[in-house]
Amino acid sequence: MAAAVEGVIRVEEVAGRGRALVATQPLRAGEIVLRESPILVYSALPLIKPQQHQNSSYYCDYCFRTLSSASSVFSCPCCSALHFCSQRCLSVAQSSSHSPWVCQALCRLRDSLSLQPPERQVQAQFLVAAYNIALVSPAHFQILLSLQGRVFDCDAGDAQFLHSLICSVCPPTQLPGVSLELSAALLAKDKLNAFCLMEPLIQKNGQRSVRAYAIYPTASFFNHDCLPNACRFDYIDSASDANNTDMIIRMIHDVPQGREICLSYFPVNMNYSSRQKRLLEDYGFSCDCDRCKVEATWSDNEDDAGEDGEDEEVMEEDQDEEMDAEETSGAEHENGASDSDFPHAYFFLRYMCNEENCGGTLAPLPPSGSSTSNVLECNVCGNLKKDEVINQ
Ligand SMILES: C[S@@+](CC[C@H](N)C(=O)[O-])C[C@H]1O[C@@H](n2cnc3c(N)ncnc32)[C@H](O)[C@@H]1O
Repeated sequence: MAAAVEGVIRVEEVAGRGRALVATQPLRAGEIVLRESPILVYSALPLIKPQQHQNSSYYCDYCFRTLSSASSVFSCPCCSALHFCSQRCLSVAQSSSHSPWVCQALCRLRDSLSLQPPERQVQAQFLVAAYNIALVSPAHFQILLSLQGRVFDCDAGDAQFLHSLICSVCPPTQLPGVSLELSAALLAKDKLNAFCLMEPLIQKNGQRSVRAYAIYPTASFFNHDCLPNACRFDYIDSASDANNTDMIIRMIHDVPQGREICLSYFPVNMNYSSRQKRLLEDYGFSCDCDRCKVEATWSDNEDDAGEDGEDEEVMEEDQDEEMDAEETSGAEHENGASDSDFPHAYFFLRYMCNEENCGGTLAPLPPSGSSTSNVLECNVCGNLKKDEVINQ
Protein backbone atom coordinates (compact mmCIF):
# COMPACT_ATOMS: atom_id res chain seq x y z
CA MET A 1 0.00 0.00 0.00
CA ALA A 2 1.51 3.35 -1.02
CA ALA A 3 1.70 5.86 1.80
CA ALA A 4 0.35 9.38 2.01
CA VAL A 5 2.60 12.19 0.93
CA GLU A 6 4.72 12.52 4.04
CA GLY A 7 3.65 15.05 6.57
CA VAL A 8 1.69 17.63 4.52
CA ILE A 9 -1.68 16.62 5.99
CA ARG A 10 -2.58 14.95 9.27
CA VAL A 11 -5.67 13.50 10.91
CA GLU A 12 -7.26 15.71 13.57
CA GLU A 13 -10.53 15.59 15.44
CA VAL A 14 -12.78 18.54 14.46
CA ALA A 15 -15.84 19.38 16.55
CA GLY A 16 -19.06 18.20 14.88
CA ARG A 17 -17.21 16.58 11.96
CA GLY A 18 -15.28 13.68 13.52
CA ARG A 19 -11.83 12.99 12.15
CA ALA A 20 -10.60 15.34 9.45
CA LEU A 21 -7.47 15.91 7.36
CA VAL A 22 -5.76 19.20 8.07
CA ALA A 23 -2.82 20.96 6.35
CA THR A 24 0.36 20.85 8.45
CA GLN A 25 1.94 23.57 6.26
CA PRO A 26 0.78 26.03 3.59
CA LEU A 27 -0.29 24.01 0.56
CA ARG A 28 -0.11 25.15 -3.04
CA ALA A 29 -2.54 24.82 -5.91
CA GLY A 30 -1.89 21.57 -7.76
CA GLU A 31 0.14 20.05 -4.93
CA ILE A 32 -0.39 16.32 -4.40
CA VAL A 33 -1.29 15.86 -0.74
CA LEU A 34 -2.10 12.15 -0.81
CA ARG A 35 -1.44 9.19 -3.01
CA GLU A 36 -2.47 5.80 -1.72
CA SER A 37 -3.60 2.34 -2.73
CA PRO A 38 -6.92 0.83 -1.70
CA ILE A 39 -7.21 -1.82 1.00
CA LEU A 40 -10.19 -3.29 -0.82
CA VAL A 41 -11.60 -3.02 -4.36
CA TYR A 42 -14.69 -4.79 -5.63
CA SER A 43 -16.65 -4.83 -8.85
CA ALA A 44 -19.66 -2.58 -9.35
CA LEU A 45 -21.15 -5.04 -11.84
CA PRO A 46 -23.79 -7.40 -10.44
CA LEU A 47 -22.70 -11.01 -9.92
CA ILE A 48 -25.18 -12.19 -12.51
CA LYS A 49 -24.52 -10.20 -15.64
CA PRO A 50 -27.47 -9.15 -17.79
CA GLN A 51 -28.17 -11.67 -20.58
CA GLN A 52 -26.67 -9.54 -23.33
CA HIS A 53 -23.36 -9.26 -21.46
CA GLN A 54 -22.93 -12.84 -20.31
CA ASN A 55 -20.24 -13.72 -22.80
CA SER A 56 -18.37 -10.45 -22.61
CA SER A 57 -16.00 -9.13 -20.02
CA TYR A 58 -15.19 -5.49 -19.59
CA TYR A 59 -12.22 -5.25 -17.31
CA CYS A 60 -9.70 -7.28 -15.40
CA ASP A 61 -11.19 -8.59 -12.17
CA TYR A 62 -7.94 -7.88 -10.34
CA CYS A 63 -6.51 -4.56 -11.60
CA PHE A 64 -9.82 -3.31 -13.09
CA ARG A 65 -8.20 -2.06 -16.31
CA THR A 66 -10.28 -2.42 -19.47
CA LEU A 67 -9.78 -5.77 -21.21
CA SER A 68 -8.76 -4.85 -24.71
CA SER A 69 -9.34 -8.11 -26.61
CA ALA A 70 -10.61 -11.62 -25.98
CA SER A 71 -7.19 -13.07 -26.79
CA SER A 72 -5.60 -11.45 -23.75
CA VAL A 73 -8.13 -12.80 -21.26
CA PHE A 74 -7.14 -15.31 -18.56
CA SER A 75 -10.18 -16.84 -16.85
CA CYS A 76 -10.27 -18.30 -13.35
CA PRO A 77 -9.66 -22.04 -13.88
CA CYS A 78 -12.14 -22.90 -11.08
CA CYS A 79 -15.20 -20.74 -11.76
CA SER A 80 -14.51 -19.40 -15.30
CA ALA A 81 -16.61 -16.40 -14.27
CA LEU A 82 -13.86 -13.94 -13.47
CA HIS A 83 -11.44 -12.69 -16.10
CA PHE A 84 -7.96 -11.24 -15.81
CA CYS A 85 -5.75 -9.27 -18.18
CA SER A 86 -2.60 -11.29 -17.47
CA GLN A 87 -1.36 -14.45 -15.85
CA ARG A 88 0.19 -12.22 -13.19
CA CYS A 89 -3.16 -10.60 -12.28
CA LEU A 90 -4.76 -14.06 -12.13
CA SER A 91 -2.00 -15.43 -9.87
CA VAL A 92 -2.01 -12.45 -7.51
CA ALA A 93 -5.83 -12.52 -7.34
CA GLN A 94 -5.80 -16.22 -6.44
CA SER A 95 -3.85 -15.43 -3.29
CA SER A 96 -5.75 -12.23 -2.44
CA SER A 97 -9.04 -10.87 -3.81
CA HIS A 98 -10.04 -14.09 -5.60
CA SER A 99 -8.84 -16.62 -3.04
CA PRO A 100 -10.33 -20.15 -3.18
CA TRP A 101 -12.73 -19.08 -0.41
CA VAL A 102 -13.99 -16.09 -2.47
CA CYS A 103 -14.21 -18.20 -5.62
CA GLN A 104 -16.39 -20.77 -3.85
CA ALA A 105 -18.51 -18.15 -2.07
CA LEU A 106 -19.22 -16.20 -5.30
CA CYS A 107 -20.20 -19.40 -7.16
CA ARG A 108 -22.72 -20.23 -4.47
CA LEU A 109 -23.95 -16.64 -4.30
CA ARG A 110 -24.63 -16.63 -8.04
CA ASP A 111 -27.14 -19.45 -7.51
CA SER A 112 -28.74 -17.80 -4.47
CA LEU A 113 -28.91 -14.24 -5.80
CA SER A 114 -30.45 -14.80 -9.21
CA LEU A 115 -33.72 -13.11 -8.21
CA GLN A 116 -32.13 -10.26 -6.27
CA PRO A 117 -31.70 -6.73 -7.66
CA PRO A 118 -28.24 -5.73 -8.96
CA GLU A 119 -27.54 -3.47 -5.93
CA ARG A 120 -27.99 -6.41 -3.55
CA GLN A 121 -25.67 -8.54 -5.66
CA VAL A 122 -23.02 -5.81 -5.49
CA GLN A 123 -23.43 -5.48 -1.70
CA ALA A 124 -23.01 -9.25 -1.37
CA GLN A 125 -19.76 -9.00 -3.32
CA PHE A 126 -18.58 -6.29 -0.93
CA LEU A 127 -19.35 -8.43 2.12
CA VAL A 128 -17.45 -11.39 0.66
CA ALA A 129 -14.50 -9.09 -0.17
CA ALA A 130 -14.55 -7.60 3.33
CA TYR A 131 -14.63 -10.97 5.11
CA ASN A 132 -11.96 -12.17 2.72
CA ILE A 133 -9.53 -9.47 3.86
CA ALA A 134 -10.14 -10.65 7.44
CA LEU A 135 -8.71 -13.98 6.24
CA VAL A 136 -5.92 -12.85 3.89
CA SER A 137 -4.91 -9.50 5.39
CA PRO A 138 -5.95 -9.04 9.03
CA ALA A 139 -4.10 -5.69 9.30
CA HIS A 140 -6.22 -4.24 6.48
CA PHE A 141 -9.34 -5.65 8.11
CA GLN A 142 -8.48 -3.76 11.30
CA ILE A 143 -8.13 -0.55 9.26
CA LEU A 144 -11.55 -1.20 7.72
CA LEU A 145 -13.04 -1.68 11.19
CA SER A 146 -11.56 1.64 12.35
CA LEU A 147 -13.39 3.66 9.67
CA GLN A 148 -16.57 5.64 10.25
CA GLY A 149 -19.80 3.61 10.09
CA ARG A 150 -21.83 1.87 12.77
CA VAL A 151 -24.48 -0.85 12.74
CA PHE A 152 -27.38 1.62 12.49
CA ASP A 153 -25.82 3.53 9.57
CA CYS A 154 -26.91 0.78 7.17
CA ASP A 155 -30.31 -0.59 6.25
CA ALA A 156 -31.27 -3.28 8.80
CA GLY A 157 -33.17 -5.35 6.21
CA ASP A 158 -30.21 -5.40 3.82
CA ALA A 159 -27.86 -6.39 6.64
CA GLN A 160 -30.12 -9.21 7.85
CA PHE A 161 -30.61 -10.61 4.36
CA LEU A 162 -26.97 -10.40 3.30
CA HIS A 163 -25.65 -11.73 6.60
CA SER A 164 -27.88 -14.83 6.46
CA LEU A 165 -26.87 -15.36 2.86
CA ILE A 166 -23.14 -15.13 3.55
CA CYS A 167 -23.45 -17.52 6.50
CA SER A 168 -25.31 -20.03 4.35
CA VAL A 169 -22.74 -19.98 1.52
CA CYS A 170 -19.51 -19.78 3.53
CA PRO A 171 -18.34 -22.36 6.05
CA PRO A 172 -18.63 -20.28 9.28
CA THR A 173 -15.53 -21.84 10.84
CA GLN A 174 -13.47 -19.99 8.26
CA LEU A 175 -14.86 -16.63 9.36
CA PRO A 176 -13.97 -16.02 13.00
CA GLY A 177 -16.13 -13.40 14.73
CA VAL A 178 -18.75 -13.26 11.99
CA SER A 179 -22.03 -11.88 13.31
CA LEU A 180 -25.02 -9.86 12.14
CA GLU A 181 -23.61 -6.80 13.95
CA LEU A 182 -20.26 -7.16 12.19
CA SER A 183 -21.89 -7.58 8.78
CA ALA A 184 -24.06 -4.50 9.40
CA ALA A 185 -21.05 -2.43 10.54
CA LEU A 186 -19.06 -3.49 7.46
CA LEU A 187 -21.91 -2.49 5.14
CA ALA A 188 -22.09 0.88 6.91
CA LYS A 189 -18.34 1.44 6.49
CA ASP A 190 -18.68 0.70 2.80
CA LYS A 191 -21.59 3.13 2.48
CA LEU A 192 -19.79 6.01 4.20
CA ASN A 193 -16.26 5.52 2.90
CA ALA A 194 -16.13 3.76 -0.47
CA PHE A 195 -15.01 5.78 -3.48
CA CYS A 196 -16.26 4.98 -6.95
CA LEU A 197 -13.80 4.20 -9.69
CA MET A 198 -15.73 5.52 -12.65
CA GLU A 199 -15.75 4.41 -16.25
CA PRO A 200 -13.58 6.98 -18.00
CA LEU A 201 -15.95 7.25 -20.96
CA ILE A 202 -19.27 9.01 -20.88
CA GLN A 203 -22.03 6.76 -22.25
CA LYS A 204 -24.49 7.66 -25.00
CA ASN A 205 -27.08 8.69 -22.38
CA GLY A 206 -24.63 11.27 -21.01
CA GLN A 207 -23.92 9.29 -17.82
CA ARG A 208 -20.76 7.61 -16.62
CA SER A 209 -21.14 4.31 -14.85
CA VAL A 210 -19.21 3.01 -11.88
CA ARG A 211 -16.65 0.33 -12.67
CA ALA A 212 -15.58 -0.59 -9.16
CA TYR A 213 -15.74 0.57 -5.57
CA ALA A 214 -12.62 1.04 -3.49
CA ILE A 215 -11.83 1.80 0.14
CA TYR A 216 -8.73 3.83 1.02
CA PRO A 217 -7.35 4.08 4.54
CA THR A 218 -6.36 7.76 4.70
CA ALA A 219 -8.63 9.19 2.00
CA SER A 220 -11.55 7.94 4.13
CA PHE A 221 -10.82 10.79 6.55
CA PHE A 222 -11.59 13.58 4.08
CA ASN A 223 -14.75 15.37 5.09
CA HIS A 224 -17.11 16.94 2.58
CA ASP A 225 -17.44 20.57 1.52
CA CYS A 226 -19.71 21.79 -1.27
CA LEU A 227 -16.86 24.09 -2.37
CA PRO A 228 -13.91 21.75 -1.91
CA ASN A 229 -10.31 22.90 -1.78
CA ALA A 230 -8.97 19.58 -3.13
CA CYS A 231 -10.16 16.94 -5.55
CA ARG A 232 -9.39 13.35 -6.39
CA PHE A 233 -7.86 11.94 -9.52
CA ASP A 234 -7.58 8.31 -10.55
CA TYR A 235 -6.16 6.84 -13.72
CA ILE A 236 -7.73 3.41 -13.75
CA ASP A 237 -6.84 2.51 -17.33
CA SER A 238 -3.29 3.79 -17.06
CA ALA A 239 -0.98 1.18 -18.58
CA SER A 240 2.20 2.75 -17.26
CA ASP A 241 1.36 2.69 -13.59
CA ALA A 242 1.42 -0.54 -11.58
CA ASN A 243 -0.86 1.14 -9.02
CA ASN A 244 -3.65 2.12 -11.38
CA THR A 245 -6.30 2.02 -8.63
CA ASP A 246 -4.35 4.52 -6.52
CA MET A 247 -6.19 7.60 -5.41
CA ILE A 248 -4.41 10.91 -5.92
CA ILE A 249 -5.63 14.01 -4.10
CA ARG A 250 -4.51 17.39 -5.46
CA MET A 251 -5.11 20.88 -4.14
CA ILE A 252 -7.47 23.02 -6.24
CA HIS A 253 -6.06 26.27 -4.85
CA ASP A 254 -3.62 27.47 -2.19
CA VAL A 255 -4.60 27.00 1.47
CA PRO A 256 -2.86 28.15 4.65
CA GLN A 257 -1.45 25.83 7.32
CA GLY A 258 -4.14 24.51 9.69
CA ARG A 259 -6.96 24.61 7.10
CA GLU A 260 -9.09 21.48 6.79
CA ILE A 261 -8.73 19.79 3.39
CA CYS A 262 -12.12 18.74 2.02
CA LEU A 263 -13.42 16.97 -1.06
CA SER A 264 -16.87 17.17 -2.54
CA TYR A 265 -18.53 13.75 -2.25
CA PHE A 266 -20.33 14.37 -5.56
CA PRO A 267 -20.15 16.75 -8.53
CA VAL A 268 -19.97 20.35 -7.36
CA ASN A 269 -22.74 21.39 -9.75
CA MET A 270 -25.49 19.59 -7.83
CA ASN A 271 -28.08 22.01 -6.49
CA TYR A 272 -28.71 22.80 -2.83
CA SER A 273 -31.70 20.52 -2.18
CA SER A 274 -30.12 17.53 -3.90
CA ARG A 275 -26.88 18.01 -1.99
CA GLN A 276 -28.61 18.29 1.37
CA LYS A 277 -30.79 15.26 0.67
CA ARG A 278 -27.85 13.16 -0.43
CA LEU A 279 -25.66 14.14 2.50
CA LEU A 280 -28.39 13.42 5.03
CA GLU A 281 -29.53 10.13 3.51
CA ASP A 282 -26.17 8.68 2.57
CA TYR A 283 -23.76 10.29 5.03
CA GLY A 284 -25.98 11.22 7.98
CA PHE A 285 -25.25 14.94 8.30
CA SER A 286 -26.62 18.33 7.27
CA CYS A 287 -24.09 20.49 5.51
CA ASP A 288 -23.64 24.06 6.73
CA CYS A 289 -20.66 25.01 4.61
CA ASP A 290 -20.33 28.59 3.34
CA ARG A 291 -21.96 27.73 0.03
CA CYS A 292 -24.94 26.01 1.69
CA LYS A 293 -25.43 28.99 4.01
CA VAL A 294 -25.81 31.23 0.94
CA GLU A 295 -27.93 28.85 -1.14
CA ALA A 296 -30.24 28.04 1.78
CA THR A 297 -31.59 31.59 1.38
CA TRP A 298 -32.50 31.17 -2.27
CA SER A 299 -36.23 31.02 -2.81
CA ASP A 300 -36.35 28.21 -5.39
CA ASN A 301 -35.08 25.45 -3.12
CA GLU A 302 -38.53 23.92 -2.67
CA ASP A 303 -38.84 23.39 -6.42
CA ASP A 304 -36.02 20.96 -6.78
CA ALA A 305 -36.51 19.01 -3.55
CA GLY A 306 -37.21 15.32 -4.04
CA GLU A 307 -35.76 15.04 -7.52
CA ASP A 308 -32.84 12.85 -6.84
CA GLY A 309 -30.73 10.89 -9.31
CA GLU A 310 -30.65 7.12 -9.35
CA ASP A 311 -26.92 6.53 -9.54
CA GLU A 312 -25.00 4.80 -6.83
CA GLU A 313 -23.21 7.56 -5.01
CA VAL A 314 -20.41 7.29 -2.55
CA MET A 315 -17.85 10.08 -2.78
CA GLU A 316 -18.39 9.82 -6.49
CA GLU A 317 -19.54 11.68 -9.51
CA ASP A 318 -23.11 11.53 -10.64
CA GLN A 319 -25.53 13.54 -12.67
CA ASP A 320 -28.08 14.61 -10.06
CA GLU A 321 -29.99 17.81 -10.32
CA GLU A 322 -27.36 19.97 -11.87
CA MET A 323 -26.57 23.63 -11.99
CA ASP A 324 -25.01 24.26 -15.35
CA ALA A 325 -22.10 26.57 -15.95
CA GLU A 326 -24.37 29.46 -16.95
CA GLU A 327 -26.57 29.07 -13.93
CA THR A 328 -23.61 28.90 -11.60
CA SER A 329 -21.83 31.89 -13.07
CA GLY A 330 -24.58 34.10 -14.49
CA ALA A 331 -25.01 37.64 -13.26
CA GLU A 332 -28.69 37.16 -12.56
CA HIS A 333 -30.35 33.91 -11.47
CA GLU A 334 -33.88 32.84 -12.29
CA ASN A 335 -35.05 33.60 -8.78
CA GLY A 336 -33.55 37.07 -8.91
CA ALA A 337 -30.40 36.25 -6.95
CA SER A 338 -27.42 38.13 -8.30
CA ASP A 339 -23.70 37.48 -8.14
CA SER A 340 -23.54 39.42 -4.92
CA ASP A 341 -25.75 36.65 -3.46
CA PHE A 342 -23.49 34.07 -4.99
CA PRO A 343 -19.92 34.80 -3.90
CA HIS A 344 -18.75 31.35 -4.97
CA ALA A 345 -19.54 32.02 -8.67
CA TYR A 346 -15.80 32.51 -9.11
CA PHE A 347 -15.20 28.89 -8.10
CA PHE A 348 -17.49 27.63 -10.86
CA LEU A 349 -16.02 29.87 -13.53
CA ARG A 350 -12.51 28.81 -12.77
CA TYR A 351 -12.73 25.25 -11.48
CA MET A 352 -15.80 23.63 -13.05
CA CYS A 353 -15.25 21.72 -16.28
CA ASN A 354 -17.36 23.17 -19.08
CA GLU A 355 -17.34 20.02 -21.25
CA GLU A 356 -20.91 18.88 -21.92
CA ASN A 357 -22.23 16.30 -19.41
CA CYS A 358 -18.93 16.24 -17.55
CA GLY A 359 -19.51 17.86 -14.15
CA GLY A 360 -15.85 17.41 -13.25
CA THR A 361 -13.69 19.69 -11.15
CA LEU A 362 -10.46 21.26 -12.40
CA ALA A 363 -7.22 21.38 -10.44
CA PRO A 364 -3.86 22.69 -11.62
CA LEU A 365 -1.20 20.19 -12.59
CA PRO A 366 1.41 19.76 -9.84
CA PRO A 367 3.64 22.82 -9.43
CA SER A 368 7.18 22.64 -10.70
CA GLY A 369 9.68 24.37 -8.46
CA SER A 370 8.19 27.59 -7.15
CA SER A 371 5.73 28.21 -9.98
CA THR A 372 2.10 27.10 -10.01
CA SER A 373 1.07 25.37 -13.22
CA ASN A 374 -1.15 27.38 -15.55
CA VAL A 375 -2.72 24.17 -16.86
CA LEU A 376 -5.84 22.80 -15.17
CA GLU A 377 -6.84 19.13 -15.45
CA CYS A 378 -10.41 17.88 -15.17
CA ASN A 379 -10.76 15.01 -12.71
CA VAL A 380 -13.57 13.42 -14.74
CA CYS A 381 -12.95 13.81 -18.49
CA GLY A 382 -9.20 14.45 -18.15
CA ASN A 383 -9.31 17.50 -20.44
CA LEU A 384 -6.59 20.07 -19.95
CA LYS A 385 -7.39 23.78 -19.98
CA LYS A 386 -5.26 26.91 -19.74
CA ASP A 387 -5.90 28.80 -16.51
CA GLU A 388 -7.10 32.20 -17.76
CA VAL A 389 -6.58 33.81 -14.34
CA ILE A 390 -2.91 32.83 -14.11
CA ASN A 391 -2.38 33.89 -17.72
CA GLN A 392 -3.73 37.39 -17.17
C1 LIG B 1 -15.71 9.49 4.77
S1 LIG B 1 -16.11 9.85 6.39
C2 LIG B 1 -15.06 11.23 6.74
C3 LIG B 1 -14.24 11.03 8.01
C4 LIG B 1 -15.03 11.02 9.28
N1 LIG B 1 -15.23 12.39 9.75
C5 LIG B 1 -14.37 10.17 10.34
O1 LIG B 1 -14.33 10.59 11.50
O2 LIG B 1 -13.92 9.07 10.03
C6 LIG B 1 -17.71 10.54 6.13
C7 LIG B 1 -18.40 10.97 7.40
O3 LIG B 1 -17.76 12.11 7.97
C8 LIG B 1 -18.73 13.04 8.49
N2 LIG B 1 -18.66 14.27 7.70
C9 LIG B 1 -18.10 14.44 6.48
N3 LIG B 1 -18.20 15.72 6.08
C10 LIG B 1 -18.85 16.39 7.04
C11 LIG B 1 -19.27 17.74 7.19
N4 LIG B 1 -19.05 18.65 6.24
N5 LIG B 1 -19.92 18.08 8.32
C12 LIG B 1 -20.17 17.15 9.29
N6 LIG B 1 -19.81 15.85 9.20
C13 LIG B 1 -19.15 15.47 8.09
C14 LIG B 1 -20.07 12.35 8.34
O4 LIG B 1 -20.33 11.65 9.53
C15 LIG B 1 -19.83 11.37 7.21
O5 LIG B 1 -20.70 10.26 7.24
